[in-house]
Amino acid sequence: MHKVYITDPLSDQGIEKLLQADDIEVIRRYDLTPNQLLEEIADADALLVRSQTQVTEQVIAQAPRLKVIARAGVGVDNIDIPAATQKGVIVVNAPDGNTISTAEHTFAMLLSLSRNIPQAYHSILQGKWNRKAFVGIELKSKTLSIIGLGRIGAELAKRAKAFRMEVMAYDPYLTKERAEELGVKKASFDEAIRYADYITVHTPLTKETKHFINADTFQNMKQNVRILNCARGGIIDETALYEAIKAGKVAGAALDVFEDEPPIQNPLLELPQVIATPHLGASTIEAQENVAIDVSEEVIRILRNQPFKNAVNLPSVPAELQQKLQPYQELAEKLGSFLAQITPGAPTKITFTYAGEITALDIAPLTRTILKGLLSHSLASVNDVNAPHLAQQRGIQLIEQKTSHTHGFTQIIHVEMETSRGSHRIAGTLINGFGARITKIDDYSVDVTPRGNLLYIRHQDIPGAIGKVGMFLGQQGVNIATMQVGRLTLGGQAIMVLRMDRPLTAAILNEFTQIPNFEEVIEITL
Ligand SMILES: NC(=O)C1=CN([C@@H]2O[C@H](COP(=O)(O)OP(=O)(O)OC[C@H]3O[C@@H](n4cnc5c(N)ncnc54)[C@H](O)[C@@H]3O)[C@@H](O)[C@H]2O)C=CC1
Ligand SMILES: O=C(O)C(=O)COP(=O)(O)O
Repeated sequence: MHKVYITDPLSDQGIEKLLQADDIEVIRRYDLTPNQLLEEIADADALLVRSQTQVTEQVIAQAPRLKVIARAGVGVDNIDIPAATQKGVIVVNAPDGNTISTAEHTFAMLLSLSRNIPQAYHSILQGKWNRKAFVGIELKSKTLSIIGLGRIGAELAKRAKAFRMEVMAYDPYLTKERAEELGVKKASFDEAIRYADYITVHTPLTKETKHFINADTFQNMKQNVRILNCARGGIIDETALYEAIKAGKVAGAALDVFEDEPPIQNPLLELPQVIATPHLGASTIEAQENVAIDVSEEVIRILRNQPFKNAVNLPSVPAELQQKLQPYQELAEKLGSFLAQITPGAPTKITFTYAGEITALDIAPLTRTILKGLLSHSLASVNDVNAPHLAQQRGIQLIEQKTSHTHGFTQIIHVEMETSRGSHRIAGTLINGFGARITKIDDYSVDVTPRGNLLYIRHQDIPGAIGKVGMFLGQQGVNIATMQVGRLTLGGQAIMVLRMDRPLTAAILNEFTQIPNFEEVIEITL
């Protein structure tokens, strides 16, 4: 039974599939203190959160079974992604479900800010009828600068265009074609800041975007500019915003998000020019249902080892590619595993070479799988998520290449590993109707099914070597299922790869290595 913890409120309709799954137990715990969170989730296989739960390195370390952290929303800045990656925990989000909701909320804030609606409402509740104090401005013909023209930014642009605003956008990834399609002017950061009547930010909060809008930026803005932040607290420097409003440079600000949430004694909230909502961008019935459905489905797929889509710490692999690569996955992992078991020492360089039909595909996911197979023998808890990261941390050079030399096969995957103590190579293929095969070990041609208990023997090619192996294992009561012999020159070095019906004990293995002419005897488990 998989234990799925939900620690921020999610839509009941949205998590129906999770609740109905026979193999999943859903545990809901809200408003936990950091310490309670640590205690509660120790046996979690999956953790589902929104923006409130802080998924720190400590939280991740505390849940050794954790396989997936799912964010029912877009921003993942409350999750320690490097720590998750290091531990091989998949982080997924729901990038599409709350786009419209957040764009509409931003637009509501834009109108409210322009017409002083929250302030006027407050005033009328106090029994006043003050029409003069709340004279607003029109949106028509004003320039709106959107910093970050992604999903939400683009939807906002469409709405602003419908209100006949001039829209400018700064986004380093914005193409000319996309800007034209949306009818927005592609601007530099400086232009977007300098010419705007309204500036709204829609980037993620990253090291780069932290305090993107700061005291210097405010200096360059138009007098009476209006500022919106419905993305993340911290993209705008709150102290600088406060000063700019006080100085009369900024006429008003609309904030849905804060550097510290909830904002306690935040001086911005004391200014009449500031309107605010408590992080409500994604809070619509529709968006909450969408994101909860999306993450529930992802979590179910991940816990059942099925393909999934929206991993934040794993390059996304389109379903069609996943399907095409599927038959190669086992071969890839087994090649890595075999090679690691015959190559002693710490890896320094690994070269992955692909030949034949397979080169038409994006083979990066296979490289990750081979690497997982390789590293699993020296490191604990390696998976596709953390394998490249662990290799990089250990300074292992990774080279991925494609070639046309298939050596007569339809396709070949070839891996070479160099370590502090030498190097070995292995190659394998898929044979129609027969599945995975190891075709080469170093320069020796073989035909080995990479499965079960194997014995790899390096020996001198002398008469009687095969007989000795058969005799020895027979005396120990070990049955040989298959046997492959490979040699390069008569009387030179040779190898044998045997498949046995059961594993050897340490004592038998030790005795085996004492037999003269058997230079290396390694038991391989695949
Ligand atoms: N207030 C709320 O409740 C919600 C807030 N959000 C926030 O809104 C942000 C944006 O969401 P989406 O539009 O769905 O994400 P998105 O990923 O579709 O768009 C982000 C855009 O920012 C751009 N960007 C990244 N770095 C940039 C930089 N240094 N300068 C300029 N542009 C940059 C990217 O190129 C991308 O186009 C999220 O990261 C999240 O923090 C999202 C949903 C709800
Ligand atoms: O999706 C996002 O990035 C949001 O900020 C929404 O946050 P929430 O799920 O409403 O806590």
